[in-house]
Amino acid sequence: MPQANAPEARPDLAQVRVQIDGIDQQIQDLIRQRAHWAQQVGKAKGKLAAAVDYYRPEREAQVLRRVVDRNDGPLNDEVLVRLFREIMSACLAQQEPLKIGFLGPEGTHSQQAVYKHFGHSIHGLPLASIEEVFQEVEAGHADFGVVPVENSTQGTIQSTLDMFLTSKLKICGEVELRVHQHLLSRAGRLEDIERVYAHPQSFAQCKAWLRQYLPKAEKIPVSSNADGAKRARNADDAAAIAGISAATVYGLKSLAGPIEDRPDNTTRFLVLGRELFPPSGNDRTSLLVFIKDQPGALYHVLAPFAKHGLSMNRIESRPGHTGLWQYAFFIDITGHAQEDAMRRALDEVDEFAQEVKVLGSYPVAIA
Ligand SMILES: O=C(O)C(=O)C[C@]1(C(=O)O)C=C[C@@H](O)C=C1
Repeated sequence: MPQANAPEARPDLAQVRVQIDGIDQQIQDLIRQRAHWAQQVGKAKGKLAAAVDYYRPEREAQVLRRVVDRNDGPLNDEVLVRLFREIMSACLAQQEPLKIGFLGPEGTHSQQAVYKHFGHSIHGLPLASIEEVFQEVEAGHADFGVVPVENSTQGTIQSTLDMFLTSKLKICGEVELRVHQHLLSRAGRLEDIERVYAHPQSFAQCKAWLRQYLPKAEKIPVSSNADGAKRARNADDAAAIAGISAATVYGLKSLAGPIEDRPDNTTRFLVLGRELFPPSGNDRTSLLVFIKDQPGALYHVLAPFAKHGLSMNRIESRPGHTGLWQYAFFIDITGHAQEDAMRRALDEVDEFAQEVKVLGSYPVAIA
């Protein structure tokens, strides 16, 4: 009988490695077969004009949800999803890599969101502003764009919402990214830091930490954290707040991190495209609703969703740019615009609203 606390027998390292080598060989063979079948899927879709026509976010979401459902450890869902994302990304890139525009420069959290959603087998296009991301996708220079829309600590990124007032682009995905901030500098001592560069959102996310550890340092707002990291390269007494990937890109060291005040600090990004995709089975619909200036207008717009059993995840009002004190409402509802309940609700909303725009129906973010 083994004793309760008997140490586990130590496995023989050489034998364990033989096992791993055998499994690696099987994995490689399976990946080869998968890549072959992904090519057959490409052929089955017929001769399409460009890589963007092969991309199927609803199918990718279904594949990844199955990965999560099957997972019984030891690796967690996020890690497994990342691995399978990369495999699908590589399979798709056999046609041609997708071109993805994002709020640059290199090393931003937006770039991390791009890799989280599309994998690394893509061609990333770092762009100077959120507006430019919209423009490049509209012009067809990028297949998709990725822009931040809200942060769990700081709230909505209003410049992104406002772009939808005039843009024809569709939302075809969402990405949730845990955002960890670091204090980066070229020298290695916290006590030498007299200036800190960061995007205003990042300053707000790290307010308590800065108050405690760098109360006297000058806080200089910049257009992006990566821009701050670039500036911090020039002096020993300067630092920047940015994600750890900016440290590698700009040759800086992390003096402290993570330094965000809330450990669950998360940013949600939207994936912008030019067309709508079919349901994946667990979707969200984003609407832009202009309401009539009459009593109970907002109530009448929201009631049909409740009546048809659809939950509202978010509502946000913005000046509608259609007249003084006229408002547009950004509303997120669980479900897909092609599903019956949502169709019926939207027909009823149409009767009361001045205008309803379906900005997109897309798979709910996975792991
Ligand atoms: O199933 C498809 O439509 C494919 O093109 C294959 C595949 C995959 O590798 O699983 C690749 C790219 C698509 O975005 C979705 C899935």
